[in-house]
Amino acid sequence: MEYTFYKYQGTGNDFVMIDNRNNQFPKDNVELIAKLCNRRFGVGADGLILLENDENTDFKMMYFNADGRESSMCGNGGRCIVAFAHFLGVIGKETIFVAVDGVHEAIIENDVISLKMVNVHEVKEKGDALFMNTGSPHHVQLVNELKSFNVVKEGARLRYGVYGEKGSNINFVEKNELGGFNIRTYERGVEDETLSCGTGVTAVALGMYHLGRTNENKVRVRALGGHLEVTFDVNNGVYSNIFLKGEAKQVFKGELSW
Ligand SMILES: N[C@@H](CCC[C@H](N)C(=O)O)C(=O)O
Repeated sequence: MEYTFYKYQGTGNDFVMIDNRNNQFPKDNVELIAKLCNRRFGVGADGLILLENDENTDFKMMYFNADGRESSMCGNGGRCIVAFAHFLGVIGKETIFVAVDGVHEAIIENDVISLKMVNVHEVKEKGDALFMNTGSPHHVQLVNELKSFNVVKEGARLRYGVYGEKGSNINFVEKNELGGFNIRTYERGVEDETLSCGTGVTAVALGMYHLGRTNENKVRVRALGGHLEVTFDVNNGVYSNIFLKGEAKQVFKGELSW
């Protein structure tokens, strides 16, 4: 079978993107999706995203991790699918779409996509770290010398050791010289460090505010793959109007065959 696919990246978090409005893609085939995401035997990506029809919003986003399994929300993938929907002519410069964690709004300005994230009702303190759900589960931990920190080793240890089989994404963070924060993330489902994680960047921005490491409700976060900006309102510990903003780009198009 042949299928046209596109590849998108948002601050280096990369995705195979497929228009599945005809519902032909075999989305239950975990091995196939994992193979497409494999960087040696497939296209290579951190995840695969399907754009599907939805009755109540502009489109539906389905997200699969590189292990081939459907997962929780992907913030960078959400920004990329908005660019893809615009490219396909499904939407104009503004949209409302549905993903696994609910309805999202987004605005496009050239290659920059602002994506509204779900509200965050609770930031839990877990020893010297934080845990919250920004659409996906995130552990946030301040470290020294982030550049040389062993993200894969420590991320895997916490992901399985503290959070069990279901797991969590694990973010390590330090303040940077620009007044923002640097982040490195170990992603569950990829089981490796990725160049950026949008729900992780969101968790770091809210977490640093929660800890009083910033008093601003506009936080710049530098991932290995580029900068993102998070803005939000906060009321009685509940974070709302959370927007994740940054570039999302189509990088190539091809034909899949299997
Ligand atoms: N890269 C993503 C997060 C994708 C989901 C995550 N791997 C999980 O399974 O929780 C992002 O940009 O948010």
